[in-house]
Amino acid sequence: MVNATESYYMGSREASGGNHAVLNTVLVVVASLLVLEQAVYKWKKGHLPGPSWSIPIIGRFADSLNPSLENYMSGWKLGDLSAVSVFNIFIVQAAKNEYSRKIFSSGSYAEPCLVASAKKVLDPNNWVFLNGKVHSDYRKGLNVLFTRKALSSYLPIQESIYRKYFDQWTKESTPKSYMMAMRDLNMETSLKVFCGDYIPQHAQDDISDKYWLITVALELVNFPFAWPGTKVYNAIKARKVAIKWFEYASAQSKARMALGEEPECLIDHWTKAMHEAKHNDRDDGSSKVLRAREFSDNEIAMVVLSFLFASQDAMTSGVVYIFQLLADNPAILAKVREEQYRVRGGDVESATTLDMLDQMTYTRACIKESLRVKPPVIMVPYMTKKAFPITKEYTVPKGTMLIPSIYPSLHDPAVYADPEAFVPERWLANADGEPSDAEKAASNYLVFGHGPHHCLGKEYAVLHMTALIGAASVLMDWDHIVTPDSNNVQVIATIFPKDGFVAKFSKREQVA
Ligand code: HEM
Repeated sequence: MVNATESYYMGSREASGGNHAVLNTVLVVVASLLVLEQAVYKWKKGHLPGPSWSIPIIGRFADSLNPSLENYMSGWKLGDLSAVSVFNIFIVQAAKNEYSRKIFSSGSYAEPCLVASAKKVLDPNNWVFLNGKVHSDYRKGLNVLFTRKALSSYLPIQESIYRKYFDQWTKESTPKSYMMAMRDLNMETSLKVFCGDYIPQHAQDDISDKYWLITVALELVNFPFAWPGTKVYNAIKARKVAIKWFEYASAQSKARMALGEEPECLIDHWTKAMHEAKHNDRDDGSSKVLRAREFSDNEIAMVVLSFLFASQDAMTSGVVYIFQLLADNPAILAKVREEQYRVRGGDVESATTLDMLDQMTYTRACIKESLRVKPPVIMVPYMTKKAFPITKEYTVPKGTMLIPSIYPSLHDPAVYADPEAFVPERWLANADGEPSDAEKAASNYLVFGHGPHHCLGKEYAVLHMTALIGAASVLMDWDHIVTPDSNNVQVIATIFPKDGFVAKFSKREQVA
């Protein structure tokens, strides 16, 4: 007979034996998965340089939490193509110009991949997620936004905002970091150039403040659900407010352009072109697309949102660095000023025109060089949609994050002698008008990407920076307060000086 106490102990012995068996099974399964993870990583990596094993589960997650230029550089130094894994996402980086361009133009194998939260934050129906023919047709409809006529109508808007900010900056009594102030200048310029006066000032201020919620929600890794209180939830709310106002601007613009009025902002140029295409008053590359489809207020609103998203950080990075590089190179700034006084006929109050900007060869060379030395975007993540035979020896597996880099092409000593130096002269034609070697090596200049998704706003971006720095050089003096972090780079999607560019601006004495 087994009494109750013995039965209890025997039962608990059996239960503990059972628990051990479950534990052993779990351990075997986990160990097998970990071995499998390593085997899959090794198989995908093939002969590529990179860590020979992946940190279990998280991979190189710590590096992606605190991205730094130094980390990227050490990756690029590993080889023309190299491999790494983050959270089981297999990543291949291309350092060599030839491979970066191949990825950028490989529409049938790879497409741009934004961070996981982007679809929720920007709206899954946003045109930025299109690819292939439907994407290139959509883009054709947008060409009307950056014609010479359109660009010259944006200039007076831009200039009035520059002067307003210069006034504020020169009134500051002590030096401060100008990164956020320059972001505000860019945001106000973008909103006014894109939407004109359709959106009241209080709403523009609100959008500008709320847009920050969108920026901070586009992190590499985010809480997976858009629950109240999360960054993604706040960003979706911010997007809805902005979209409501952009739709309103589009509806107002359509009504005004139908009355035959002159376009005053980017949305006007779009709705005017649509109106003309519909009534057969227009015959250019975009007319066919614009005749075939009418863009709704919501579509126009989402394009404006995508422009803010694509431009804000990159423009701010570009503007911060050109101010810093010119302050650090007074001889170059003096040459910019000499050109500005000459082109403006000594009249610093004269309105900048597109013809004047065409004559600002040296100032434009400075912008081109600044974007080369400190490219706002150092790489762009793409994702393979099928196996991609990138070289004879290596095929990138489907589902790989494939990253064409931009920075190494722009710092290649074989193309740009002394690549870290800021030398605008390298872009100037020789005495016979022949393009310089740097200009001839156009395939290395990947600042704005390459291929079907290359930057749609690049002409506008360069004009904005040229007009801004041209006006700044004749209206202001500025001192860069150099700190130990001025030449260190922080990567917040785009790149910035670690100290945010500490400076002091003052009004410039005008020579009689
Ligand atoms: C200095 C400023 C800027 C830089 C460095 C920059 C850089 C880039 C880069 C590297 C890409 C990815 C290209 C690719 O994958 O091949 C891109 C795409 C894009 N950019 Fe810019 N950008 C700037 C300003 C702007 C501005 C001002 C706008 C709009 C007004 C704009 C609109 C876009 C759009 C819409 C795309 C996506 C195009 C597509 O997918 O078809 N960007 N930009």
